[in-house]
Amino acid sequence: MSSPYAKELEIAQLAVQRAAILTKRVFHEKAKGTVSKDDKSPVTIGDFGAQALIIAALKANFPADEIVAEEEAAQLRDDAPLRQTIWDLVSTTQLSDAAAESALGGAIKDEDEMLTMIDHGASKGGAKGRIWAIDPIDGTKGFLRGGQYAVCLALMVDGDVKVGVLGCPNLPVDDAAPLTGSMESGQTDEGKGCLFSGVLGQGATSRPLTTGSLAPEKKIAMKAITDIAAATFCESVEAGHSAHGDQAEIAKKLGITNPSVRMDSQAKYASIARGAGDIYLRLPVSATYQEKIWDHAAGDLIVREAGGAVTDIHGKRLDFSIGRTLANNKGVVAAPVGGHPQVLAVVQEVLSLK
Ligand SMILES: Nc1ncnc2c1ncn2[C@@H]1O[C@H](COP(=O)(O)O)[C@@H](OP(=O)(O)O)[C@H]1O
Ligand SMILES: [Mg+2]
Ligand SMILES: [Mg+2]
Ligand SMILES: [Mg+2]
Repeated sequence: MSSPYAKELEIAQLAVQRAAILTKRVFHEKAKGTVSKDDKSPVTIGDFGAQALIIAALKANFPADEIVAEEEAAQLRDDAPLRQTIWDLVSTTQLSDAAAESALGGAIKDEDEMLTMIDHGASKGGAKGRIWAIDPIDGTKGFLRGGQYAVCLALMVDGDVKVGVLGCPNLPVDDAAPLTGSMESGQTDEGKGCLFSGVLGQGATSRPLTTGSLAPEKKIAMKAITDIAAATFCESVEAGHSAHGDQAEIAKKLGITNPSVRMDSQAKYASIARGAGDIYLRLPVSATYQEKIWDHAAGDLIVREAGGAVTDIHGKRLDFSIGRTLANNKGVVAAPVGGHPQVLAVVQEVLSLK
């Protein structure tokens, strides 16, 4: 008998791998087609195209499942040139392996169907049933500057994350490679591109990202912390996404002297899960911002399955069961299980929560 969620894992990995072909094409071949969303954050033709391809694969394989995805098609409905550019990409992006491509259920028919697919991601989320969370490009700002970004997909069942997949085209294949925040644009893709997965109770893995069938996988595990002062911690590049000042103070109180590694996207979760870094801190900058479930679902599971603990600043597990946002949580503190209590204590001391 196959393990629980074997099919979901297989389809999710292939869908992320196919979407990453599209995002890499956008990066290398095209003007990125950046447009501004209502909240002034950037979105590119890559975000829309990747979301359409992932949702098409999910709809073909799991038609009854709900989907929470970051982007919506409204802007494309009244912008024919933008829509056409995305369609050109979506209609010509395939896995190079015919069996893998056919497992994803075949091509999207036309532009209209592409818009419909994108809008299938409008579920409100919640605590009941099977719901996928998609971030087609997480770290859009990193993507645009040639830094880290991630194609993110997770399956929640009754509010609990069961399967998580992160495609990180710009992370080194080598799990042991030293952690650096940015990859200069213009560098080659050689040695880069990693697909991370986790299934609840089954551990976490990494494998090279390919353009066809899945490459062989390796188990990954966080580094056990023996001396927290020797830890490496990761944080967002964007100062508007987490509180760099508080994070620096926490690191200092923990005796950490290594400079923080700043990288965009859930590549931070993947990097600590594979033991390339140790701690990920995302302390709130604003009292009102609610973290989005698609920015955390896959990374949360992969880190926990690799031997980590992930909580908010109050020490609560991230709660994916209340809708499209983590409305019951504030910030993120991720560290190896053994070191997490010590890190959390200092987080709370610095934020005056105790
Ligand atoms: N004020 C804020 N606080 C925290 N996260 C924010 C934020 N504004 C936007 N974000 C989220 O930060 C994500 C990127 O995280 P990071 O800084 O770790 O790369 C963005 O994802 P997208 O790039 O998918 O839009 C966006 O959802
Ligand atoms: Mg965005
Ligand atoms: Mg995101
Ligand atoms: Mg995004």
